[in-house]
Amino acid sequence: MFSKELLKDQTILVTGGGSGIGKAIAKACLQHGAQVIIASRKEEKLQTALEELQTYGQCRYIVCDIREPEMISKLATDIKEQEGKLDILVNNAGGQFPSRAEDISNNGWNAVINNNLNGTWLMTQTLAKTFFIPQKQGNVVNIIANIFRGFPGMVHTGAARAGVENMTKTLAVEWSPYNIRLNAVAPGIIKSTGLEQYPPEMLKGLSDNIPMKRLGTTEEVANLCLFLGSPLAAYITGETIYIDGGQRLWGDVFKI
Ligand SMILES: CCC/C=C/C(=O)SCCNC(=O)CCNC(=O)[C@H](O)C(C)(C)COP(=O)([O-])OP(=O)([O-])OC[C@H]1O[C@@H](n2cnc3c(N)ncnc32)[C@H](O)[C@@H]1OP(=O)([O-])[O-]
Ligand SMILES: NC(=O)C1=CN([C@@H]2O[C@H](COP(=O)(O)OP(=O)(O)OC[C@H]3O[C@@H](n4cnc5c(N)ncnc54)[C@H](OP(=O)(O)O)[C@@H]3O)[C@@H](O)[C@H]2O)C=CC1
Repeated sequence: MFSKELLKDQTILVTGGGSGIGKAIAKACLQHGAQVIIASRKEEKLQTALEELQTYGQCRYIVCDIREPEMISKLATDIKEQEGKLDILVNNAGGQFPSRAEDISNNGWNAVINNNLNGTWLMTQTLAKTFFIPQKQGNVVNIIANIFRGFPGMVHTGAARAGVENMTKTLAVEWSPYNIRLNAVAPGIIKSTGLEQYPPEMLKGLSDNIPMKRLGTTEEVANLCLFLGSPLAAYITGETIYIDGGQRLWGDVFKI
């Protein structure tokens, strides 16, 4: 177990913190002494999550679509006025839809690239310029996906997440003089609200194709983010850590 003070006095923004993996990350950060802001598009989802999260510590939400530069700019101003600083950004918001490559429309491709690559970039650049670079201190954790062998069945998200992984490496070098660390977390298949987006037949028997024979939990992903965000990982930057029960190494991800 980590010390309950691991993230004491840290201000943390978790995008997509109103559900699934993001909510588990927010909860873990609160339980380890941080104050947390969650952000996403749907206020109702954020409000419901907040009611649970604020029982663990100081938490609030901001409605923000990570694809909209003006909303991101307002979010940065809001945090500057309310909290006065930001220590850790967890870029968890994202998602996609399953489709064979030949069936993806131009709009469908752009929607997924916008959400996962452009949105993550816009958030990272704006918050680094507002907080991390002037503070000469910052930490970014990017949630991507299992793209180790490409992403058959979801080429759009595979391309977007590979972009985020490469961006993580580049910025880890460019921004190391500002004492900013950036790392990526690549979950395999995690038992989470996100899986509701997929047809049950697609998910059937998935565990059999994972070396550890089970799906991951949102808490397991949250623990990894906690570690990367904390001083325990002070010499780790530009890295991608897979949390997938060995899935990247063996077996089909899912039937396409
Ligand atoms: C199991 C694997 C492991 C991974 C798990 C996870 O990641 S769990 C996390 C899971 N959580 C999430 O994924 C949550 C977040 N995900 C989302 O919000 C959406 O999936 C989004 C990324 C498409 C953004 O949506 P948006 O509001 O910007 O999109 P929009 O509605 O305006 O449509 C734009 C274009 O996309 C097209 N299109 C959309 N859906 C489908 C479909 N099912 N089928 C086909 N096409 C689809 C749509 O047709 C349109 O093109 P058209 O018809 O004009 O040519
Ligand atoms: N579950 C899994 O097996 C895996 C998940 N992942 C990734 O982990 C992350 C979390 O997934 P999970 O918790 O399972 O799924 P969810 O669908 O529950 O989480 C996605 C979150 O992102 C938010 N979001 C989506 N698009 C935007 C946007 N444009 N702007 C702001 N917020 C947005 C959603 O909130 P709102 O609707 O309010 O905007 C939601 O809270 C996602 O990036 C997902 O792709 C990766 C690999 C596997």
